[in-house]
Amino acid sequence: MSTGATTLRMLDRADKEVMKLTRADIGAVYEFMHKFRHNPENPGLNLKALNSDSRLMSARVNKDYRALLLHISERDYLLVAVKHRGEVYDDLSRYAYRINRITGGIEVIDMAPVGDSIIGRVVPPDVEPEPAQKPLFDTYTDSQLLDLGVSEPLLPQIRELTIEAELLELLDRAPQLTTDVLFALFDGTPYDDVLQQVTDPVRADEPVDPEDFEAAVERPATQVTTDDEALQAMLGEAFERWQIFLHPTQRKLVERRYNGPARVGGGPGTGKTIVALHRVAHLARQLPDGADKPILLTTFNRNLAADLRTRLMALGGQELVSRVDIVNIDRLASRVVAEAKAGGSRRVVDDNRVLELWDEFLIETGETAWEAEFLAAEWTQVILGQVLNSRTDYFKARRPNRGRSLSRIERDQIWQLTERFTTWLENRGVWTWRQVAQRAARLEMDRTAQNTGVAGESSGGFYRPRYRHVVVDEAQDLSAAHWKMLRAMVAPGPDDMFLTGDTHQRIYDNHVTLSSLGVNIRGRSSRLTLSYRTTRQILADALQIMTGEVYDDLDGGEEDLAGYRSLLRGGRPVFRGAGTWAQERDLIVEQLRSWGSPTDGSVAICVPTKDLAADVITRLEADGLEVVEIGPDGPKRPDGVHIGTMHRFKGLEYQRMIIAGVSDGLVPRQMISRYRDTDPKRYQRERQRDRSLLFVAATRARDELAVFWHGTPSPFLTGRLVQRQLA
Ligand SMILES: Nc1ncnc2c1ncn2[C@@H]1O[C@H](COP(=O)(O)OP(=O)(O)OP(=O)(O)O)[C@@H](O)[C@H]1O
Repeated sequence: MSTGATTLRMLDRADKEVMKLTRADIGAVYEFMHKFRHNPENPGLNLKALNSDSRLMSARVNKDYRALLLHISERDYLLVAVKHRGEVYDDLSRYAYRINRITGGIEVIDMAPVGDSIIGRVVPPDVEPEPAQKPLFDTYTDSQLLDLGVSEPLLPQIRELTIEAELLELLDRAPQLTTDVLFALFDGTPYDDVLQQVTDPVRADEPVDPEDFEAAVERPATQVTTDDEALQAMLGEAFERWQIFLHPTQRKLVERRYNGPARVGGGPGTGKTIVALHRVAHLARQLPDGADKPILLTTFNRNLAADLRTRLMALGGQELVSRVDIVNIDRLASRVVAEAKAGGSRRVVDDNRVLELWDEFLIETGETAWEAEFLAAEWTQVILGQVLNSRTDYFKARRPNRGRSLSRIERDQIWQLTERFTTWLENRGVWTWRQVAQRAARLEMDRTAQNTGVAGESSGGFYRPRYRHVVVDEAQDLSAAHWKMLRAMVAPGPDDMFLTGDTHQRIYDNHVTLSSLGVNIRGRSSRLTLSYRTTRQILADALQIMTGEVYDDLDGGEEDLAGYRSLLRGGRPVFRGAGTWAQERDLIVEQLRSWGSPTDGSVAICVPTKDLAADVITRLEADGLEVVEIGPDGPKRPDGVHIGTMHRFKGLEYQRMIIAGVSDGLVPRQMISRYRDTDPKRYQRERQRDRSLLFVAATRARDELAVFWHGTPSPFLTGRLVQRQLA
């Protein structure tokens, strides 16, 4: 009997095969892993080398299946595949394993099926050969492909590929980086861009020794699970791949030690939220034992926070969730204010009522020197937006994007008016979310200022920042006040703040420059580019919607979606226009019917306004369909056909989506045209926001997307998309 622990990890590709087995066989794999760890020399396991000079070994799982194992070091093994016993011994040369020279990760390649299914089938012997086609990758040399990280043993097969179908078959079995690289090249991405966007993010941090398997198994590029979690979850059928296997690019970002705030960007569905969740789990693993919650996980709205909680629970169970404070940003701010008893009994009103309130205030007080619209924007964006605390601060404030400049006398007038306005609001027992955020930021900043600089004891007792780590999802939607509050809640230092978000999906009017708010992400900003959600077809059309717009990187620079791609395939999205809104509703019904009118919650309809939603609900209910509205906390029920306005779709995913009412005057909203001449910068911002809303909606669809309009199509639909209906 052996002594000491044996390590048996499972490679991510092995789980794919295991998942295909029957429940009983999965159970046998589970048993096998247990027994093996206990004693690999157990005679029942029949562990033996497949080849005398190879690290590859086989062991018995049950009467039908054999485990293929890579012997890493004396007591360290890697389960790389579970195969039917016939397959394992018939042709030993079919399995190749290598350390990838770029990523440093272990790659195991099952060569034979690649040859069988592609090369063998492409030209069946009794069929006249097709005229020779040009190989897909003949413009690249072997060394160019290897420099991109393509797996060496696959090069001969890659050279034979001439059509997409063959490529797809090959890539189904190929290691991750080979798949990513070849798809990107196949899509026409220039060589240098592939190198930069696909290869560089997964490159090993240190030189790779192609013989050092002990080092290789530890690298993020070797996707493994170290315990029985995966199998246990599979047996319980509660398994989702993201809980266990991250893309090497994702894993690197999760596990890295950052010297200060770090930011992960990337297009929709690239796994930013998944990365944020794993980051929380990674940070939690390093915490000393305790019953407190030293990690804050926050996001913009309530339903997103609820979703984070559910997913974090799935990832690490109660043990993990109990160390994390999961709360949406406005609720966090109101908690701070309530704790300091700084809000009195004021009721919070929605920020979109600000203009209305200014209007009322000006009428009541008879003030006519300034327009309500101008004051509302100045108060929201400059005074609250920059957390200005005094008139002197306001005199000095920069007012980017505000159109006209203001003299000192004018600033003085406006400051006085806003002071009167806030008192007026207070007398009515209300304040806005932005005011709450500003108050909370101020309280937290004061609290920190009072306490820092005093080593150990301070007047209020031993000072500790509220959190040790802050993780923010949907970072693009937070305001300056939110950032100031968060900055004050965690001491500056390694791994203090981790932000994920995509400015292309900014749907609340918050534009910030993080460095000016004390959140310095320079040199610690990365981007994910591979979508796990949407098909290539949907993604290409969604990108058309973004044509011509320029987006920021949260820090004064620009950001684009270069390299954003998907490995998933599906049908082309449908684009159709109707003469009238009534006819467009017929199109919706027709489309639902063509999908078999599923009411299992897999289909959703997205419209620009509440009125349009109400019309569609009436129409569908008249047809006997079960319709479920998406409220501020998400869909009210899981089943039915879901329907909601565009804002409600952030964070959701559907197999099939209809976006209706994408007409001129609705998308973007007609009302913003009044800013076109009076406030062109605001016009630009509002238009960008409406474009982002459409982009967010389009990228919620996993497999199929239909976009409808009546009358003139939205200007965001390019000529190419509108023409599609005629095709
Ligand atoms: N490593 C992974 N393995 C499997 N599935 C993944 C992985 N990463 C992400 N996904 C899946 O991709 C989808 C999108 O992930 P996620 O919500 O994290 O993306 P996101 O970048 O935050 O998207 P958005 O910007 O649209 O909110 C989810 O269904 C998620 O489970």
